[in-house]
Amino acid sequence: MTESRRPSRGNRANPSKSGDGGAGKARAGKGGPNTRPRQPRRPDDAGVDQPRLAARDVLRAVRERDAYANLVLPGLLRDRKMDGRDAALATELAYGASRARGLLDAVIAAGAGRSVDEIDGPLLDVLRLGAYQLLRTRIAPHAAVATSVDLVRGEFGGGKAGFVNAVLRRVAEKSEDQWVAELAPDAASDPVGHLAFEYAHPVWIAQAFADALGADAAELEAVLAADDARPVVHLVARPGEISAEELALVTGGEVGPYSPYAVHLDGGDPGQLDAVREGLAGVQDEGSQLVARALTLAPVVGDDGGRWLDLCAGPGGKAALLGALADIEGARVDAVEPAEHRADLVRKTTRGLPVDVHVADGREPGLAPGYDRVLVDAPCTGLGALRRRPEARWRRQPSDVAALVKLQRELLASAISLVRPGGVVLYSTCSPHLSETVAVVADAVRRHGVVPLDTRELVPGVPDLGEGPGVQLWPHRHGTDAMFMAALRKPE
Ligand SMILES: C[S@@+](CC[C@H](N)C(=O)[O-])C[C@H]1O[C@@H](n2cnc3c(N)ncnc32)[C@H](O)[C@@H]1O
Repeated sequence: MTESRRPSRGNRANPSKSGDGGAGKARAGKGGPNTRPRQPRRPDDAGVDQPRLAARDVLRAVRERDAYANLVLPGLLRDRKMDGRDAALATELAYGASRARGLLDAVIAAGAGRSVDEIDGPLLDVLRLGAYQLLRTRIAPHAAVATSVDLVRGEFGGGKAGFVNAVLRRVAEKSEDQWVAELAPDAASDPVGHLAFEYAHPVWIAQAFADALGADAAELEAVLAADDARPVVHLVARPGEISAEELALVTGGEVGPYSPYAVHLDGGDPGQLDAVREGLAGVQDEGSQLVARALTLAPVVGDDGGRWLDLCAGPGGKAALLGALADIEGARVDAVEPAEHRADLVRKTTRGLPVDVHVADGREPGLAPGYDRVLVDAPCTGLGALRRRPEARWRRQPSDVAALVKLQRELLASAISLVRPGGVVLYSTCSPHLSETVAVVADAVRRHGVVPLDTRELVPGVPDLGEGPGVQLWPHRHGTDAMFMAALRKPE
């Protein structure tokens, strides 16, 4: 792979086009919105580097139609019959440039002498792609610039290509470290702002991580770096179908350290694996596996009557694991999901398991109370899974938090009303934001009199869990998404 956080750009790690493609004739200052509008030409893709074209198309889809990079790219690679090195390069460039957008935009603005808001969107996509190659890969600078210029010339002509060429040449004058030193907030007076810039995170998200780390805020750099690293694929071996050891053997992966069902894969498209296609295994972060398992391990008062509820079930990852465990335990799971298309996904992942899917709002699902175990895997900002959703950090806004917190509190209140006395509710989020985690739990304890259990005991063998009673997993400590979970018992 070509990716490197601290690139040595003289090292040509990738077969790329050589020559400047006429770039040397270009002048700065063209191609911005102030230039005379030019009729876009039909894209002439024939001579354009295919991995970069694919990456450019992903960035464009994200910008123009709010698409998700990790949903667009696989289909695009399939349609264009790209695999092997080309697919790997397209993936790295599309995801890397999406993740690093804030940093790239600051550098592009410095190179262009204008805000990125004043640069045409299609040119900005190519500039981001080019700047990413220059700053964060070992791709030779002339290849990064020339292929970017080609992408623009084919579609928009020489003037705009010249603008892209000029900006990227300025970007290439300094390394990433030098740009950070020049453009980032001062590390001494604004350490969070500095790290947020350096690791390409919005400041409010870096601050949320620092707040959640609390006394361990010195680890902030490690969390941000982990968020930027290419995530390992985690598979779940479906209990009763295949063991993690067998799955590791047939996939060439490694058994995960904490979940008894986890297998880690270094790369590749897990959707192509026979074990996944045949339903013996699924794709699921090891942290999510631990959440589902924790619900089943939580001590309830008296006998477990086998009535389990998954109140926010779509798309069904945890419901499938809960269903498989329920099958073994002789229990049955009600799975609630208000979005019809997501409920359909739950039906697919739980086919053949003792799971009943209900299309309903978890705040009023119309189900009879008396559950022994209830999972509230609440809708959240997803700040704990940014490494798996390349552009998400730039899409989320601090103003999203309040509405989600309201919904989280209402869903948790509903779960508490549905669980039987002595039963357990497990509240979880794939976000470490304190407003979505400990604050929601503290509110429920205060309002509804539920009793926090030591949730650390429900994830046996997992180290570095702090003082409890809730559990916060972290990518840099545990190799999982930053999942939060808190087990609460309803008093008898
Ligand atoms: C974090 S996801 C759950 C992930 C799921 N447990 C899994 O492991 O695949 C949150 C889910 O809650 C659903 N949701 C949103 N509003 C809801 C509501 N009012 N009641 C129940 N579920 C809701 C969303 O549609 C989304 O599917």
